[in-house]
Amino acid sequence: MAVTDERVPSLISSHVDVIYRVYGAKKMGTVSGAPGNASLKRLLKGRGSIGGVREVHAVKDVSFVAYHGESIGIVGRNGSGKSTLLRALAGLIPPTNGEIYTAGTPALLGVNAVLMRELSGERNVMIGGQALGLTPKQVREKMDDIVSFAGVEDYIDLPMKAYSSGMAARLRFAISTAAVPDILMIDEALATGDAEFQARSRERVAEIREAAGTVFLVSHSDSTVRAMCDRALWLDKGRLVMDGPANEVCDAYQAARSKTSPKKAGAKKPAPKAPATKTPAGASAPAAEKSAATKPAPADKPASAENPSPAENPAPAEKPAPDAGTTSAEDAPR
Ligand SMILES: Nc1ncnc2c1ncn2[C@@H]1O[C@H](COP(=O)(O)OP(=O)(O)OP(=O)(O)O)[C@@H](O)[C@H]1O
Repeated sequence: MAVTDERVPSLISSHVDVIYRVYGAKKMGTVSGAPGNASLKRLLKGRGSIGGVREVHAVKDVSFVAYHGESIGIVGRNGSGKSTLLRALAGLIPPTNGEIYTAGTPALLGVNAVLMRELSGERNVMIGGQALGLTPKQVREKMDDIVSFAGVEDYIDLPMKAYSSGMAARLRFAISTAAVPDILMIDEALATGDAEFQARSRERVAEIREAAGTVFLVSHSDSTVRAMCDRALWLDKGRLVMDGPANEVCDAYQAARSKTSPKKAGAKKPAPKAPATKTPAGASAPAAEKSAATKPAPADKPASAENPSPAENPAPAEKPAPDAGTTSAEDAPR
């Protein structure tokens, strides 16, 4: 088949699974009861383990291709695997199965991103900027922009522990976007900040996209995803159930939510279109596949990028849990 898709892939996720192993997940006895004490004694004597191993299958067989210039929202219920997927895409968690290829360096901006509380805002800008690959000189040149974007001019010499959570979030956003990363990953960070800051954040995200970067945005806010993303991925129990234009995916997700929980979803929309028939998961992969085939993935891992599509590389059957059982993302403990 002729290759017609001229878009350039920036990230390929091919059959990605992430399984967390939680140690000591089995209850070994009560606090005061004999079984618990016996277990602890055995553990001290080096003759026992602290319990079973429970597996949480947080992301299941997720395949898609992202392109330069796209802004992709990731939506789904609590515990559906959004943050885990984002962290895997950012290279912070190795996938248990599958492959992730990126053309560029991802920068993850999360609400939990660590800035050093004891250090001043300025020191954190220096450290964060260099962590993103800027030289100290480049960070110093950008310092004024970063500080004024975050609106923390009066606090920049104070330790970060003196910042409100909103101020810290704004500074984190300003640092993370100062380097105009190839791939920017944002986890809920835009939920903080006032309307004016959110508007500026949107402009900054638009700039990154215009510079042909790719933006991923995990958000519980439907309106944020609709406003900032042209495409969305909907995860449910770790699986990609829909991949398509942001408005369509958000409509289907909201409709599904209002079906299961009308009050929470607060949606007054008509009955949903079935997502699977509308835009099935991985629907973008064939097109992406063509592109990926013509535009080689990063040099270090060329082979597998040739076959990122579920269609050509069917997902392996769900693996049974080897020991204490695999928990799906939905029924896992939070
Ligand atoms: N470090 C971890 N160890 C074990 N299980 C984890 C860990 N982090 C997440 N999980 C589990 O993985 C599943 C997916 O969690 P994740 O945080 O990725 O979902 P999410 O969609 O981002 O949720 P939320 O919307 O509530 O932030 C959940 O069942 C969660 O309990």
